[in-house]
Amino acid sequence: MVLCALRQPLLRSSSCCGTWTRLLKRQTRGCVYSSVHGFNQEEVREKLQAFPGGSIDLLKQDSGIAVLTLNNPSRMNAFSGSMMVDLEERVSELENWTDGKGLIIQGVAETFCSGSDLNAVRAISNPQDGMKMCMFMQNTLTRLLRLPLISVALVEGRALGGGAELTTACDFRLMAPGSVIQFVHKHMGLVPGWGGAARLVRIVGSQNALKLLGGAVKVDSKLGLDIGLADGVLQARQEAEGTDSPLQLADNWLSRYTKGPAPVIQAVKKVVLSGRELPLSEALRTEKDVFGTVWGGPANLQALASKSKHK
Ligand SMILES: CCC(=O)SCCNC(=O)CCNC(=O)[C@H](O)C(C)(C)COP(=O)(O)OP(=O)(O)OC[C@H]1O[C@@H](n2cnc3c(N)ncnc32)[C@H](O)[C@@H]1OP(=O)(O)O
Repeated sequence: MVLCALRQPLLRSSSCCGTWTRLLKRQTRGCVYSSVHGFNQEEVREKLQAFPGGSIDLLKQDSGIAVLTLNNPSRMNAFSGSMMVDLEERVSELENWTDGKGLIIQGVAETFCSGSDLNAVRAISNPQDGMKMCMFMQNTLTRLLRLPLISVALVEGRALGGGAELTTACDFRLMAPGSVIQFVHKHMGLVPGWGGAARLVRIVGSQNALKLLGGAVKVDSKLGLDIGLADGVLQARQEAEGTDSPLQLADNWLSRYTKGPAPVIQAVKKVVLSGRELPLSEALRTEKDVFGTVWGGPANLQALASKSKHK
């Protein structure tokens, strides 16, 4: 369990901090909602399965970089209910991937994701079911962001609504030429509910987040880079033979951050994650605990023996 690796040291070291310990104990596997909040994961899964279509496919590569693919091309990769359940299952699988270092999330058919499947949304438009779906997706996307893998959303075509929210559950976003990230929620009479607003504020700041949500602004790659929503832009693909596909380009881009042994790369993600999410004193204690997992470890001893110079 990925978060356990982060959480157990936290629980050990924070016994003096009652509130924080209680908060963490309430979380199950890095989830935001549990039975304490009246959330019954199995019941929601069953409801969501009633809206089938598409799939979420996972390929774990020997390089330690996995590729998660949204596959619902006839609906521009919109999230059906069963795809929401699929995503939760794939995240569980990744939480248990000890050799993992990186993750790329992409959509098929040269587009990322057009948000929730509007057919499912219409069927569950009552407030109770909407809340349940919202809690389910918040839990899943929070666990996705908390994976000890360095993750990147490869945005081709459009990332709309929930699709835009999904991009914020990755550490990085790479945009293909002509791609757009758009929080269209306002046009649907909504605000983000999958945690996308909270994460967006942390990525681009509250001023930019307010503009993007309030104006349902179309963020192209230039604007994305300007405001820090995009971390890179892929080159336009030449139709010539031998040109790398967007996925290959994303893999190359990510591999500069995932080069090295899995325990070290996972430790990198954990210290950044704790710095991102925890109050400073807790983040510092977590950093110490994570440091303890690599200090004197095989990679550390090998580096010391090789007298490496960092020129
Ligand atoms: C969490 C809350 C949210 O996610 S709210 C946001 C929900 N998403 C949306 O409102 C997007 C609605 N769709 C669109 O704006 C357009 O379809 C976009 C994505 C711009 C594509 O336009 P265009 O290239 O002209 O293709 P199109 O409209 O013919 O679509 C192709 C087929 O895909 C379908 N599709 C698309 N998006 C969804 C969706 N979210 N849910 C269900 N179906 C979707 C279209 O209906 C269309 O299907 P069909 O070919 O008419 O059978």
